[in-house]
Amino acid sequence: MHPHIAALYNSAKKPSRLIIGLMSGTSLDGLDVALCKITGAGLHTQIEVLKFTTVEYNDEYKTKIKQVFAKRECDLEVLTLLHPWVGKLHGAMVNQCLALWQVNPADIDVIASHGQTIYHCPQSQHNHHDFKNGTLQIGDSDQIAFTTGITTIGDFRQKHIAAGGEGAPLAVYGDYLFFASPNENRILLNMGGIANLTFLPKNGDTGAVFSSDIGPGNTIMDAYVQHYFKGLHYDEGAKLAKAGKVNTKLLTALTDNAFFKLPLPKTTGPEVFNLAYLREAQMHSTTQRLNHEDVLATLNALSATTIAKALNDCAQHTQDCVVYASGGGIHNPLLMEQLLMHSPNIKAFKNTESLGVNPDAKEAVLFAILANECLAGQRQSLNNNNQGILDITMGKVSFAD
Ligand SMILES: Nc1ncnc2c1ncn2[C@@H]1O[C@H](COP(=O)(O)OP(=O)(O)OP(=O)(O)O)[C@@H](O)[C@H]1O
Ligand SMILES: CC(=O)N[C@H]1[C@@H]2OC[C@@H](O2)[C@@H](O)[C@@H]1O[C@H](C)C(=O)O
Repeated sequence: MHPHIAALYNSAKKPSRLIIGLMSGTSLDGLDVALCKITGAGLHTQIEVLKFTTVEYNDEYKTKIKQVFAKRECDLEVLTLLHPWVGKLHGAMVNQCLALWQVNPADIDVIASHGQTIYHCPQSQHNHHDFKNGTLQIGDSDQIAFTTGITTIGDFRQKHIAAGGEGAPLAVYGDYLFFASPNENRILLNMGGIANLTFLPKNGDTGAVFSSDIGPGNTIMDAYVQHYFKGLHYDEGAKLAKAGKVNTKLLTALTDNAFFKLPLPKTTGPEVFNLAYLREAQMHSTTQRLNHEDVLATLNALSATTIAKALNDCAQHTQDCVVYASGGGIHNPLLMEQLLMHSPNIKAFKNTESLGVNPDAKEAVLFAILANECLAGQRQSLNNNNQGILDITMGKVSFAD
């Protein structure tokens, strides 16, 4: 047997594994690195997040990625070069974290790498009738494995695409295995660049579990701030949005988008929710002359009202639904305030900290869970194929040499 296969086999047999989850989201703020001790697998999964940090991206990374990010046309040479470059950088960032945490790389079973989404392209969003769904994450796992010396499992979304899904949201798998409760109806809400949710009924009815993207979380607000306020990455503390007034004409025009009319489950990205979409809505509503603060207040309201609608729709047939939020949006006080105001069907708002997972680490932890399932899972089926929750094992294995 090849020693790498033997090592993987031994990892799979262990009662618990050390897995580093890596997530680089659509916000391009940094690489989330979560060192997790995962015990068991399937519905018996237990997780201890031993260390977590976000290694911030410098301007060079952001500028390089933005050359191709969510762009219908780009320089293929640049894209080809970015794939190994991002992988090597992510590997170096893991090495940096391990050194800082004084953790021996030899003690890590595997790294679980999401990669950097460059383009997301479900059928509902493209006009190529001869193609189905597609999604592209770069940051080659071979580079991460080679740079760190640690076996790396990556490219999780492609199996979902191969099985007929949209490649997202994948959070539902980890949400179900780790956050479902027999005593409480739960909605796991993540507000990153794009917002998504997972509904977990307490009755254990896996057929009722579902997950979907909702629409913009922070992505358009971030794009707007980065474009008009040089040097700023986002509207910290919603200071700018709080100084503005919501413009209802613009809000209505923004809400009048085909994505919001699609039935659940559905997925999207900054390919749709970007400054071009905002400009078009401003043209339709003749609100081109609004000041920046009013635009940001309106974008904030767009995220809050569309997320609240999705939560209310989800909870309307269910008693006592509790929302557990995560992602950078929870740090936006105006978004949270508006969300609460518009969500009458929700019994309580908490964040995933109360379930033992740092809300900023949640997505990185979810990919660690997927890698754990790839290694040691027992094919825990949700039997819910019609909701895009496919019965598959995700992840591709890259060895260190
Ligand atoms: N203090 C704060 N005030 C306002 N907004 C904040 C604050 N902290 C974080 N955010 C928002 O959260 C964003 C980062 O969120 P997060 O890291 O969850 O996104 P992501 O993982 O990249 O996205 P996705 O889940 O869509 O891939 C920031 O770009 C910003 O918009
Ligand atoms: C293609 C892609 O990267 N999608 C992300 C993005 O960020 C949030 C939302 O859009 C979600 O669908 C997904 O990530 C999470 C981790 C998921 O798959 O569940």
